[in-house]
Amino acid sequence: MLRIAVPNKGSLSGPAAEMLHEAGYQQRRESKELRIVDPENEVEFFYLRPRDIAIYVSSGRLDIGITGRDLLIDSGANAEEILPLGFARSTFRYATKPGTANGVQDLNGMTVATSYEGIVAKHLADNGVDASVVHLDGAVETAIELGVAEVIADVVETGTSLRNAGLEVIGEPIMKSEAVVIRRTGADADEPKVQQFLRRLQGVLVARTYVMMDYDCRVEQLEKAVALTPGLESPTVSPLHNEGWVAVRAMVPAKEAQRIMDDLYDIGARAILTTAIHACRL
Ligand SMILES: Nc1ncnc2c1ncn2[C@@H]1O[C@H](COP(=O)(O)OP(=O)(O)OP(=O)(O)O)[C@@H](O)[C@H]1O
Ligand SMILES: O=P(O)(O)OC[C@H]1O[C@H](OP(=O)(O)OP(=O)(O)O)[C@H](O)[C@@H]1O
Ligand SMILES: [Mg+2]
Repeated sequence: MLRIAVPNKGSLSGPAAEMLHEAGYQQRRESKELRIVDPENEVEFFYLRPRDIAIYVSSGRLDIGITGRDLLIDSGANAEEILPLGFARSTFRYATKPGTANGVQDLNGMTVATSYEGIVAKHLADNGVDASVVHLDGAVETAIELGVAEVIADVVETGTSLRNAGLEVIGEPIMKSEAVVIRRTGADADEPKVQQFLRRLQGVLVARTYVMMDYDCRVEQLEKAVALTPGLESPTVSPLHNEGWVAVRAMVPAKEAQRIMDDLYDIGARAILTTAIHACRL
């Protein structure tokens, strides 16, 4: 049975459960459940604090985990990212009251408050900056107002939390993060159950980002049309009953579907349809 760690709280937990559900796995019904078995898929899910997941996976007791890239790196655990999942996207940045500093090079002698001590200590050291780091569990934005630190380093998504606290980001982002699937560093990459799990999640990612496009076009326009809809491997082209016409079918990125439909129409394609993809295996 494959043993998988799933975030039990916070920004990662809802979207992770949703993605697993879309991939056909049973998920817990109550937010207090700490583990469930999905016998049909031969998987056991453990609902753990996102921060702890890399540690469990690195111990080898759990095969796979879903966590944030920032949490993985901050933990220093012996685990590696094997599939980015595209949700819980954020940046990790320094912020201060305006006028305090312009970048990491100005932080010598200052105190930085953060929940991500591992990332911050390494970043300061890599930049040759001698600053103190104070660990706080959350709501780090308030630390400056209350005099605990001159600088914070925290997750920034929309920037609303910083603005509300009267802070502004300084310097370049320390890192970019999103939810990722992790496993113990060097674990067997070809394990069939792990591969099947990854294929299912990849199927969800593709179904979320692509649509299927069908249209008819004249044979003379086929090369131009196919250049607009190259598909993932190559589009399917079938003859139509009316001579001189073909039907084309290809996957296209959902975000570009409307523009592609306009371009196809302009070159004479007709009966252009898009349909959602519910699941797929590439
Ligand atoms: N506002 C946000 N937008 C996008 N991702 C976020 C946001 N806040 C946190 N994250 C991401 O979620 C993960 C943090 O997990 P954590 O459980 O601490 O989330 P949280 O939402 O801060 O929960 P908690 O309220 O329990 O602190 C990190 O990978 C982080 O980058
Ligand atoms: O840029 P924004 O869109 O405002 O998002 C970033 C905020 O979201 C998270 O906070 P969370 O609500 O998880 O509280 P926490 O600080 O207690 O973890 C993060 O720690 C930032 O404070
Ligand atoms: Mg948080």
